[in-house]
Parts: sequence; C-alpha cells; structure tokens
Amino acid sequence: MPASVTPPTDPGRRDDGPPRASRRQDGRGTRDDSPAPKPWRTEGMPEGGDPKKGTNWKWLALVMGLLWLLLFGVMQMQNAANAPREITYTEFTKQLQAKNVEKVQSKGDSFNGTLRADAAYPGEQGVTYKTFTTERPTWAKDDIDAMLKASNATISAKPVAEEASVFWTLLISFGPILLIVGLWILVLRKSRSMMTGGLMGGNKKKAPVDPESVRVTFDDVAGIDEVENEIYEIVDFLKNPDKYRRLGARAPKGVLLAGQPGTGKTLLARATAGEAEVPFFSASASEFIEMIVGVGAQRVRELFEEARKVAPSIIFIDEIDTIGRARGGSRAMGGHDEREQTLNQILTEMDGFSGSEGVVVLAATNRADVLDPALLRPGRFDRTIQVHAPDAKGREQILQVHTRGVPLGKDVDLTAIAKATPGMTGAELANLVNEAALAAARQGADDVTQPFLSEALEKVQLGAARNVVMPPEERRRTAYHEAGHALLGMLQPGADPVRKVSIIPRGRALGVTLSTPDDDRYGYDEEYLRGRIIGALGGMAAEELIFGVITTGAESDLDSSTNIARSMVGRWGMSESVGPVQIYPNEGDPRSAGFSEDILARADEEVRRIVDECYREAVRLLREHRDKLERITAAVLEKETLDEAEVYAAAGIERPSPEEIASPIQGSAEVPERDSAPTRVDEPTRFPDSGEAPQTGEVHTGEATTIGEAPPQVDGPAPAPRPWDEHTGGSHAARPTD
Ligand SMILES: Nc1ncnc2c1ncn2[C@@H]1O[C@H](COP(=O)(O)OP(=O)(O)OP(=O)(O)O)[C@@H](O)[C@H]1O
Ligand SMILES: [Zn+2]
Repeated sequence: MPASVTPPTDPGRRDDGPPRASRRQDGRGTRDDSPAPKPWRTEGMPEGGDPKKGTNWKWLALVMGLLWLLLFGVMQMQNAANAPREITYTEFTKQLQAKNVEKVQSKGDSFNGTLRADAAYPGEQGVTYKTFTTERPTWAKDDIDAMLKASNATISAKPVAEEASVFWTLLISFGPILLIVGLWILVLRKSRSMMTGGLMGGNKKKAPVDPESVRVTFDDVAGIDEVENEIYEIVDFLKNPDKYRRLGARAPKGVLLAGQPGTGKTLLARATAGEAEVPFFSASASEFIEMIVGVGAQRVRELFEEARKVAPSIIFIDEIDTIGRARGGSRAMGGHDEREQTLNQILTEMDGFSGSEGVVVLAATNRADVLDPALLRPGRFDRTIQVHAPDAKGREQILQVHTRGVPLGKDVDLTAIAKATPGMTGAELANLVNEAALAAARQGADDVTQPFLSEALEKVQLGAARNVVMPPEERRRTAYHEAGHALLGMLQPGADPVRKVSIIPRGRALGVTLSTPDDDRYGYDEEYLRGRIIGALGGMAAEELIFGVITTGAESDLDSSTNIARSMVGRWGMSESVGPVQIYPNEGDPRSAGFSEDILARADEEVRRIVDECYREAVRLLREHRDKLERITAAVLEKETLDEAEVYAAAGIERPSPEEIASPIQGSAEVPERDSAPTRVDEPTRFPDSGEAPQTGEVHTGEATTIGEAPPQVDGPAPAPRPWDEHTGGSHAARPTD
C-alpha cells in the first residue's frame, strides 16, 4: 500500500513539499507584521483605556522644554527693550539738567533709574533708552542731591528696573535645570521601552484595535464544539464574575490549549475574549525572548500589568512550549537563563494574582508533553483542553464558516470535500477555500465552482505542479515507482483506498500517490502499520524489480517506513523481543531515559527486521501481480494523473467498501504526533521524533481514541495524525537529474 500523501496537517513535516507551505496564509486574525513596541497585541481595549499612561512623560518633558524656551525668548525680548542702558555720567547729568529723570535708585556711586521720556542713546544711531545705569566718579564734585531734586526725580534705595525680574532671574537659573531633568526622564523612559520593546525593531506604537472590528465569536469557530463548551465556563466567569465570587469560586487562572498547529487554538482564544467582551492580549512566547537576559521577564511583567489594569481580560500566550519546556530540556530558544527567567516570571505573575481579579491566561502549545510540570501545577495552567483536528462533520462546518463570504457555485458539495479531507485542520481548510477562490478570481469566474475546489484540494494535498519536462526514461521509472506504491496499497487488506496517482512533478516530488481513509481513523493495528510500510517501500521494490537498480528517489519512502517501524518497536510495544516498554522518549536520547545499550541494540535489530520483512513482502507481491503493475504503469504514463476510479480500473481490482477498511481495531496503537525537529539523516541512530504519548501511569485501553466526539481527555494520550505524515508519503524526492 502506498504510503499515503498526507492530509497535510501535521506539526512538523520535514520535507519542504508544498502542501505545508500554505498553512499560514490564512487570515490569522489581527496579527500583523509591523514592528510593535511590545511583543503582544491587544484587542478590544476599552475606549480611552489605554493603560500606557507612562508615555505622557514624554509630552510633559516636551511641553516643559517648549515653555521654557518661550519664556526665555520673551525675556530676552524684554531685556532688549527694557534693559537698563549703560550710560556715561555726563549723559546722566545731561538728562538731570533736562529734568528728564523720573526715578533714581542708588547704591554707593552707582545709579540706575528711569527717564520720563525716551532719550537718544549716545553712540548708537537711532537707539533710544528709558532705563539706565551709570557710575558716578568718586572724585566728582557736583551736588548730585540738588540736581536730583531740581529734576523732581523720585529717589529710592530699592532697585527700580530689576523689581520685575526676580521671576525672570529664578526662571533663568532653574529653567535649564528643569529642562535637563525633563529630558533625562524622557531619555530614561525611552531607553527602557527600547529595552523592553523595540530592541530589535522600530518603536512605533500600535494603537489598540477597535473592539468592534476584531470581535471574533464562537460563531467563527466551527467543528470543535466540545472544546467550546469547556471554555464557555471562562466566558461566563468573565461576564458574570459576581455570580462566582458570591460563592467564593475563583476562575481558572490558566488554561492550556493543546493540539496540533492550525486546529484553531488562537482562534478559540480570541473567540473567548470576543464572547466575554473583554480585552485580549496576545503574544507568542518566542517573542518574549531576546538576546539580553532579563528582557523577557520584564516584558512578561509589563504584559500582566497592562492586562490587570483593564481586567477582566484575557492574556493569550502562543507557543508556550518554546519557553515552557521542562528545565534542562534541549532545543530551547534563546539563552537558557533567559528562557528560565521568562518562564519563572510567568509563573510568578500567575501565582501573584488571585483568580478573582479576572485575568485569565490562555496558552497554546502543540507539544504539551514536553512542558515543564511546574507550569501545570494547580493555580497555574491546571486545566488542559485538547483541541483536535476536526472530524468529517466538523470539517464540513468549518468549510461552511469559511465559505460564508464566498459565492459558491451550485455544484459545490461541501460534504464531499469534508469527507475527502481527513486529518486536515481548520487552517488547512481555510486555506483550501482561499486557494479555490484565488483560482476562480484568476480565471475571472463569477463564483467558486466545484472544479476550482477540487483543483485546490489537489494542490493542497499533492502540492503545486511544476512546469518541467521529464526525460522519458525518468518518467517511466517514476511511473513504475508510483504504480508500485499504488498497487501495494490496493492489495493490502484494510488499507486506505488509493485516491490519486500522479507523475506530474510537484515540489521536490517527481510523482505522488495519495491514499486517505474513508473515515477518520484514530488508531492503527500492527497489520495496518505493516501494510503502510510495505506500501511505502512499494516504489523502491518496483524499481528494483523492473530496473534492477535502486535510485535515490526512495529517500522519503525509506524515511517514513523506518519511522513507522521505529514507533512500532519503541513506542507501541509491537515487538516481542523488546516487549511492551516504551524505550523511545518524547525527546532526547533514549540512553538518558535509562535503557540499556542492550535493549536499544535489540530495538535497532527489530526495526531492521520489520523493514526487511516488509520489503521482501513488497517485492514478492509486486512479482506476483506484475501484470497489474504493468497496467497501472501504462495508464499513468498515458494520463499522467489517475483518480481513484481510474487507478482501480487499471489494476482490475475492486475498490474496498468502507466497512472493510474501517474495521474495529483491537489493541490499537496510539499514533503519536510528531516532533517538529528536523530529523538528521546523518545520525547513526535515529529515534522516532514523536510527540504525544501516553503519560506515565496512564491506562491505555487499546481502544481507538476518537477525535471530535469524545470528551477530550485532560492529559490522556491525544490521538494524532499518522507519524509518517511528515513525508509526502508516496511521493519521492527528486533524484538528481544528471
Ligand atoms: N475550528 C475552526 N473553525 C474555523 N476556522 C478555523 C478553525 N480552526 C482553524 N481555523 C482557521 O485557521 C486559522 C488558523 O488557526 P489558529 O491560528 O487558531 O490555529 P492554531 O491552532 O492556533 O495554530 P498554531 O498552533 O500554529 O498557533 C484561523 O484563523 C481560522 O481561519
Ligand atoms: Zn516513493
């Protein structure tokens, strides 16, 4: 059976095949890419309730500075007009004799005073003066007293001209100091916000988003009703806090949303805020971390501070695992200290507020299994809500939500699309609709008809076709390779039906075989898994059978088959020799989990044995059914792409009925989600990078875990996409063309 091309869903697909690429093209709310001063975004802030009062300092300083400059200027002008002029004693006596001196004040031999009428200032053309100062030579023999009296001047011992200038004097001496202090505060504030905000980017402040325009409600979230129900309690608390407070109940402080990417965790968090009509602060955990130790913690502090100011409110922290990994875990972002400090700050903040404040922290992760247990303790994220990929009904509802604003053709059958897309997440479905709408727009169509949607689905599932001409020999080899996958997929009892075989090059793949189940499957038995391995090796087996050589084209096939075999042995207890123990930990080296070299070596042997057996079986089956292989090859060479009916017809095999496929599974395997880390091919020992595994002490019932309908288990094993999802399954990597 062909290793199926994925419903392109899973978190960490390794190849760069195109189905993955479009995950983030959907509208992701109000996230924007412009540099923001704080690493979080806010929505639904009450009007005028911008808690960033601090920035007022800037204005204060600016205003103060301007005011001082203004006063200084005025003062200068006044000085220019009214400043006492220094005049000669001769000029003074002249004015006295002219009886033009009104007031005089003297101290010792210096005089200053005011004239009755402006007088021409000697020595400067066209300049007049009214106030003056002068110095009386000590040897002067004139009778100044008599002269003053004769001139009828008022004589005083108090300063005349400077009376008014006390204020100015003060201002002159303190103004600059005030200005400097103001500037200093401004600079301080600025540098602090640079540290905590725009260290790496600009400092543009983002205005709080208009509450109306961003309101997302539960109407926008489809197909995950059971999760909505769980979260509704929080909405209710935020809306009617008194109802709960009266009974002494506290709101949950933290809720962890766990689930693979694109399942709508962010959307759900926003909708929670939207439903409760409270401000929404969102940040990605990785954005807290910078190179400078302490910045992350500072940012966390500020975020909580702001959220508290406008409580009730919701804080959403995405990708919490980037900082919330168990301490000592590897692959942490940023420096170790920085990560830990940031995490500690989050824990401190959460400890610090009582639930009655009304700040609820929602966090999202797709690696709940690697989180630091400290995060999950009571009073922190003590509630985990599993958000699963939707089932067929859910997918249909999601398609409905996303086609609300799309004019659909009459022929569009959303139910059929939902059926054909097992494993796809909300984000992928949103993207599917968008791709179809884009294609329709490109062709100038009036509405989005079924062909557009089918084409988009093919593009999303298989990848966009590449416009290259393959050499005939290469094409033939690819045709046999894909036919091998397809035929084995059809021959395996209970395998997922083959949907499509194509030898049109897409992305890195030269050809693709797609097979998906009729219904969502949640668990897999050993036979089925072996069938997957046999199918995955079918391409390579066909090449060896027909051409007698093996090419590099089977790389991703080997990758996926090895991965399945490893999980069977090391995670799902399907090897007698190793036994029902889980020797491959979620992360890191199994040696560190305390397993002996001996058992690990045995596991390696077992993996080898399983893959060998499957390969031999693949070659045997293809040899036995060579006629069918030839017919499929001929058909795909002729038509390039075969759909389900065509490929079964070419092989002369009857398509299995849904009952045959979806047989109840005994002792099913939990299929883990995979880790997002790229697997290094050069590693001598590769451990399955699988994520969600049954927790220690967890009773595994062996029943298929359902996605969607079943009440989500809090910390139980999460059903997940197939571990081989990350590969374009039946497709094979491009061989070097030369
Ligand atoms: N249940 C759903 N109903 C409607 N739309 C959905 C649903 N799930 C996902 N989507 C669509 O997919 C988009 C992306 O989903 P979202 O960002 O919430 O996923 P996520 O689980 O938070 O992913 P990540 O783990 O990468 O943060 C949403 O904006 C929405 O358009
Ligand atoms: Zn292949």
